[in-house]
Amino acid sequence: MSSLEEPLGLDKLPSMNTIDRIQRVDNLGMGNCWIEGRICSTSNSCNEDDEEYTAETFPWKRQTRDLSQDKSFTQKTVTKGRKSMKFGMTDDSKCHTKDLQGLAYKFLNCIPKFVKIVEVGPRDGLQNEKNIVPTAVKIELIHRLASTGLSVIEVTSFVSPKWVPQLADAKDVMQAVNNLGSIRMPVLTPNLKGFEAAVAAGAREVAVFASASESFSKSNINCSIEESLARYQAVIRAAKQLSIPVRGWQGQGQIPVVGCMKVSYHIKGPIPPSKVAYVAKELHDMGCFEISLGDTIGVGTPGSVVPMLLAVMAVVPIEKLAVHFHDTYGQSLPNILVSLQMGISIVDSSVGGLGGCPYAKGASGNVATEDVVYMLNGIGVKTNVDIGKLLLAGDFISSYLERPSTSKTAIALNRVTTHASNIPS
Ligand SMILES: CC(C)(COP(=O)([O-])OP(=O)([O-])OC[C@H]1O[C@@H](n2cnc3c(N)ncnc32)[C@H](O)[C@@H]1OP(=O)([O-])[O-])[C@@H](O)C(=O)NCCC(=O)NCCSC(=O)C[C@@](C)(O)CC(=O)[O-]
Repeated sequence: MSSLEEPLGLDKLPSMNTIDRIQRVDNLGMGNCWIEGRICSTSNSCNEDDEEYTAETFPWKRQTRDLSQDKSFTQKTVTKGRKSMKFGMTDDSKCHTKDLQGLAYKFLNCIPKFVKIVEVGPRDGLQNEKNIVPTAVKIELIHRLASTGLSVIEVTSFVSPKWVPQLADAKDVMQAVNNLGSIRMPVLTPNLKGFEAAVAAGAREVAVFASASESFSKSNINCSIEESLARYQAVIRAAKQLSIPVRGWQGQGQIPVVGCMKVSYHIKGPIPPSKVAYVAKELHDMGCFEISLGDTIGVGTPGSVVPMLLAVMAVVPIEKLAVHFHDTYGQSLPNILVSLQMGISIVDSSVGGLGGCPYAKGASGNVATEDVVYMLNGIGVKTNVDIGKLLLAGDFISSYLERPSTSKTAIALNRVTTHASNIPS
């Protein structure tokens, strides 16, 4: 990979003793004011005449307080062209190398060394397509995804074809991909009928999906939360008899915390984290080996993810929890990062950012697998996923759908390919 294609990681950061803080004032009327880094001398004091501006940002040090009001703050303004930069430093901030290193590692050290990615594109991604994708294209996509190193791929749903006609070919898809060796391929089964059909088609792992929102449960699976839990008890009992693992889905986990009223009429008011925890615990107690917490319409932010995870982690072991974010407000990556910092090591994502739930108005695509892998590579977390092959799988389905991928990484790297033809194929 060329340097353009590689994520800027921790190892690429300048040494900590070069970090200082600059408060930059944008004179172009944008009203922006933020703290960024620049090179200062290694003697722990900044050379205020040094106008070299590196434009590197250090998010963990970002501040918005008005430093000019701080007595210990000295500042100087430098004018460069049409812009002026105000910069300075506090007496207590003279590049405390150890403190800064400690701070960086405090944020990144708690992140698991390996993250398991659950690819949901062929199921969650394609269930929402307006035009039904041919079975052969789905099968080809699954094969391409399997070649990337992904260890779990959700391949389809055994749901009512009247409800989700896009996945009416579940049996054919399942039968065609049964030979993919050790890759786990869970399929969604909302009831015993779906479970039996999945097993007959060769499924070795199933997933059930409950909601913490009464109204979403009704619109998605036509029953109340309690009725769904009772249904799943039957599915899980049947699965146990056949030694089939069951993954538990919990949709709508964080929706209520922010802005639900404007995005969906069927979600009435906030759902407290305790309700999410209740449903997660029920699924866990029934025997689900993994519980994926889904922000189905993607309105959550780290501010709502943290309390939700804290509530769930109190009742379900953290190693059994996965997170599932949609990117409606561009919050998926920060939500994933904060989840990892809390110890989560399983992340759902969808190639090319495909997806959305047909029964959750306003739900946009999932976080793109390419973007997740790129970020994880950048912070040194292993996934065993080959990003080059992943990009090719994303290109394949985007070309078929005749629309560009929503993955920022795919867009950026495709630009690199177009301009420099240097992505390995
Ligand atoms: C649950 C039901 C079936 C209830 O639907 P219902 O209409 O209440 O059920 P029913 O028992 O009255 O059956 C109605 C008809 O469907 C048939 N049927 C019944 N079950 C099945 C089955 N398993 N497979 C095939 N057919 C089935 C059944 O045989 C009958 O056929 P008919 O007699 O009219 O010809 C329906 O509501 C349904 O299929 N819902 C699926 C909705 C769905 O797939 N939503 C998307 C997945 S959730 C999601 O994407 C969110 C998630 C997980 O990704 C997390 C996140 O994003 O945050």
